[in-house]
Amino acid sequence: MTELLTAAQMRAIEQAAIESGEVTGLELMERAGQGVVEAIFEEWPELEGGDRKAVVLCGPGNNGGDGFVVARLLKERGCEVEVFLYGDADKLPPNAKANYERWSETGRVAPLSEYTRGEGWGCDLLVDALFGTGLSRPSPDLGNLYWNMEDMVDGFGIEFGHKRGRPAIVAVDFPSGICSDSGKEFPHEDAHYRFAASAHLTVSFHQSKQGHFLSEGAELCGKVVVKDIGLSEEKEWRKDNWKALTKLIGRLHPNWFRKDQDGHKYHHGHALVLSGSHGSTGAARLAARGALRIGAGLVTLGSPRSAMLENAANLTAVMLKQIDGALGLTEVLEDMRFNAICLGPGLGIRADTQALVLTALKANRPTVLDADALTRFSANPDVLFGLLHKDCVITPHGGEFTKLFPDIAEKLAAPAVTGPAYSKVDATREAAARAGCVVLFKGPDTVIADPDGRCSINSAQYDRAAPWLATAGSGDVLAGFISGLLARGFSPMQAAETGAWLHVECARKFGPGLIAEDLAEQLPAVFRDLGL
Ligand SMILES: NC(=O)C1=CN([C@@H]2O[C@H](COP(=O)(O)OP(=O)(O)OC[C@H]3O[C@@H](n4cnc5c(N)ncnc54)[C@H](OP(=O)(O)O)[C@@H]3O)[C@@H](O)[C@H]2O)[C@@H](O)CC1
Ligand SMILES: [K+]
Repeated sequence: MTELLTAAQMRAIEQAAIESGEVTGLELMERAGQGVVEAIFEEWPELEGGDRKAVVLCGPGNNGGDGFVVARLLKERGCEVEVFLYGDADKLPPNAKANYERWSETGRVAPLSEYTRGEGWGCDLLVDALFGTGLSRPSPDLGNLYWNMEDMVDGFGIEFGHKRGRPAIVAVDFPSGICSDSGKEFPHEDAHYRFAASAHLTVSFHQSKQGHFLSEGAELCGKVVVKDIGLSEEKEWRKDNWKALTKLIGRLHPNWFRKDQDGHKYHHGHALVLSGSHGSTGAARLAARGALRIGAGLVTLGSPRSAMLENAANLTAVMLKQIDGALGLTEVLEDMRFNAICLGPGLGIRADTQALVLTALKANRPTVLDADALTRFSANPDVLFGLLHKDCVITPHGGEFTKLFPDIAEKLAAPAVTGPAYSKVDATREAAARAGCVVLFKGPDTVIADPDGRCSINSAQYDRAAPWLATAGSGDVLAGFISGLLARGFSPMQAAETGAWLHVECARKFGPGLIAEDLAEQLPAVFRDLGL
């Protein structure tokens, strides 16, 4: 797993390195500029040599400072470079000013308005060094420029060339206009124009930032490349701050997923999934099959009497047990071998759903609550929060989240006015603290948090994009995956992170045309790829 930083964390790491005497701010800026130029030629080798033209747009802070370094280095590599500044050169911070002066020895710096007033793009490469992690408010003056950039990225692809008027666009650290902590744009009144820039390639430094993976961030960055600028690992700083760091969930290590060679089926747990009544049983079966495929030793579907025949006709390896209402569930849970419970998929929002959920929670077993088990508590979420415990995982999508945590959802949906804006990471952490359990807040940027503040993002974006995952029943399979992992003894946070990661891998393995039934069936191939 890698860590995703906030702007304040990045500044703290940078500050610690400068104070320790290991590096100067000017050296970091030089390395940042070098990293951008390296990334440009790695991405587009054809831009080197020949009569290539680059335009570098520099802003009033250190992001602009990186831009002046990029301009100088591009010129050294043979590009014809024009530089435009947004803001007042006299007010640039010291390192940016030093690089402005260095560039000015060889080239001109014109006001940005001169560029935006001109016709066409006039370059093969456009470098956006207007704002990076320091942006903290809307930038309405630039809306028209942003709008044109979006058009360039969306409408024309990267078949660039100044003779055709189509530049490749590279963003330094962030496409300008994005809040680096939340990935949100800062809206302004002129809604006709865009609020943030777009890029084909975004080059960031040291580690990715949260905003590259949240909200509009992932949509606007194009592709993110992270360049090392020689900052050390900062072990001490990390030790003090690990809980506040957000992780990006990465490839699983097969060792902690492997089953014991000599394990009995009960060693791998017994998951109980509750089914809805007749006519709405498919969702629970999807969850149950997911739990079994992911490695629970046994999975039992608990079905009300009315749906026994329907379920029996559709189950083989998953076992079936009649469970009628809360009383029936209490009796079944006397068997302590049921070590994980899954409620919600297709459960219905009838009167007894609430009683079933409360009974399951009182049994104090690892429990996943999804779908109807959550929406049933829309009118009285505090009743649910009162009983959720540390071995629970709740898996709301946006609508379910809003019903359970309306005030948090409102803050998250509010337009960003000042930075750092309230992010999906903030919202999920706050929800987990309130619920007292792990919250998995779904989306292409799924955020998972526990009540202690640990937090991670499972990104189905960039090269892990899996748009086919937005299909009926896919959430039910995820609930099943997590339940199966809980049955196998994974901690709630580990189960949620692992289940979410595998869920996306399964979707990517199958590809377009995916329906929910296909997801769990990809697990064997995904496991093989992992070397299991
Ligand atoms: N940290 C590190 O380790 C390293 C950082 N590096 C680089 O520094 C970047 C961060 O630099 P930064 O902090 O100077 O902020 P930046 O993004 O340039 O913007 C701030 C400026 O914009 C201004 N401003 C803000 N909003 C505005 C608006 N709407 N409209 C107009 N103006 C607005 C704001 O003005 P103020 O709010 O102060 O009035 C201030 O002048 C980072 O992204 C990376 O590229 C690298 O060199 C490597 C090491
Ligand atoms: K930028």
